[in-house]
Amino acid sequence: MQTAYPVHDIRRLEEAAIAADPRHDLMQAAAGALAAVVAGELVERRGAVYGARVLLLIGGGNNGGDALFAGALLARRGVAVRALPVLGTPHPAGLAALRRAGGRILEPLAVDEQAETVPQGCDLAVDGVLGIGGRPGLPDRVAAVLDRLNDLRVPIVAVDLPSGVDADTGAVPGAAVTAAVTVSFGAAKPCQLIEPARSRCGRVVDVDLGFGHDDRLTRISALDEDDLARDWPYPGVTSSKYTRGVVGIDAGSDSYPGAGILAAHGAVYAGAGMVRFHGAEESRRVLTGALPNIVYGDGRVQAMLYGSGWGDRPDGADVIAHGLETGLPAVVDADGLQRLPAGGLSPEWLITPHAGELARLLGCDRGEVESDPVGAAHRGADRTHATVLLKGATQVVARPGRRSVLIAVPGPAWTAQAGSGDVLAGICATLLAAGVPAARAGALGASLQAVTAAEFPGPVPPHRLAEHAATVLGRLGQRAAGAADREGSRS
Ligand SMILES: NC(=O)C1=CN([C@@H]2O[C@H](COP(=O)(O)OP(=O)(O)OC[C@H]3O[C@@H](n4cnc5c(N)ncnc54)[C@H](OP(=O)(O)O)[C@@H]3O)[C@@H](O)[C@H]2O)[C@@H](O)CC1
Ligand SMILES: [K+]
Repeated sequence: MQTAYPVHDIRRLEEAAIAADPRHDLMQAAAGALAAVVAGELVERRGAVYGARVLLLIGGGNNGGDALFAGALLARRGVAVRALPVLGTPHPAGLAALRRAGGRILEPLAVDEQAETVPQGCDLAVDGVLGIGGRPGLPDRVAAVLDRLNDLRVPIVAVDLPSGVDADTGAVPGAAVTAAVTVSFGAAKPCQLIEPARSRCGRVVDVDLGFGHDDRLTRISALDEDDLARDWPYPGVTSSKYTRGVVGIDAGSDSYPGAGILAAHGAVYAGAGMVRFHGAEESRRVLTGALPNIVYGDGRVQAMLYGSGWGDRPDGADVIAHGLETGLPAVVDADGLQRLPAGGLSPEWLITPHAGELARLLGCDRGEVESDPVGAAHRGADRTHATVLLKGATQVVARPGRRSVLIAVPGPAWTAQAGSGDVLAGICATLLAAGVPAARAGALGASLQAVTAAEFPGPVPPHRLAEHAATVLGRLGQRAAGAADREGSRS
């Protein structure tokens, strides 16, 4: 699990670290780590540090200061370092250090000439334009320099974060750096975990600056495959179909029978103890042949799924309202999302909108949701009083009244297809039925789907993906058992 903090919390951590040890010079520590990463890249890419040519892009804040001090260290190792001030007034002490070490400061040129300043034969560029003090987007003259570097195929090492991205939301609304490597100081920023900024970071090197922890911080925690393997509710030797969980599925309609079938596939292959299908007649006919283990009619269930493929079902709102009265946890997906009770749901319920559906719930534009998925998921949770799994390039789980969020393991773009959401809803309902709390169920379900999809080289229909999830779970279960054994033999 990797945890990022919003910029205002990183500033608090920074202040606390300085107060705890005023003699610890954070900028020198950052610059030393940055120089070491750049040196490693130079060795990797051209065999040696000595004799390399490095261009520093310098902004007017401490991000540029980091780059200048790192440049000074590199110059002392025989690197030809040139600094190009592109924004504001460069850090004075950093400039002086670079000059003393033999680096050159290029004249900030006129707007249309700046791109020409990029020297031919440059081995690597360091992006010290903007860090956590930056607003998203870069002026045209900086974008022109980046285009030139791109044309010359010069790799960029970003200082703290790629300049131009929105550090807190992960949005990339204008020109921004695309880094080969990002050297991130003190704590991870949300842009390292949220698309599209995440893809701009390249390889991320986290540099420990001795920041402490604080329970008041907002945490943006991204699951990895180890978390998925460890936290999945595998059955034990004493498990029964009831401890594994009985999932009730009320999904599909005569117009959209496939949604019910796909949701049932998701539930069965994610390991439900039993699946009880309450959906449309049309779905039942196919399901009986495809999954003969499904049962029909009323009876005990431990979690419900409502809404996938309902279309304009007239009694949908009543079905959800009745479900809420039972006190059982549930997933509400797709068409069910337009039929939520005015009084809201419960945090034990998981709603699974994509950006368009959440925008409709919030009465805003889809673009607003996509440009700040974490903020939008929070608003969705507060508005509906339910736990929200916002689907998309970055899948975010938010709980009502809480600022911290979970982010699922990222998956390949191929999962964005009709039917994926139905399968995912079935997987999540299975987790609820097994007793997993709603937030974890959303994050684990979305992660399982992503990890499964990553095992296919190209497009795969959602029902095949659901089937393969069972194989992935088997492998993850063995890995978790192995990790637990190793842990046990150590203690
Ligand atoms: N946190 C830590 O523990 C540590 C932090 N450290 C480092 O400090 C960095 C943060 O430094 P920082 O606060 O000086 O801000 P930074 O991002 O350099 O730039 C702000 C300047 O840019 C300007 N500006 C902003 N947006 C703009 C735009 N779109 N277009 C044009 N201009 C824009 C803005 O000017 P304004 O326009 O607001 O007057 C201001 O002058 C951090 O990322 C890390 O690298 C390490 O040294 C040690 C440990
Ligand atoms: K930067």
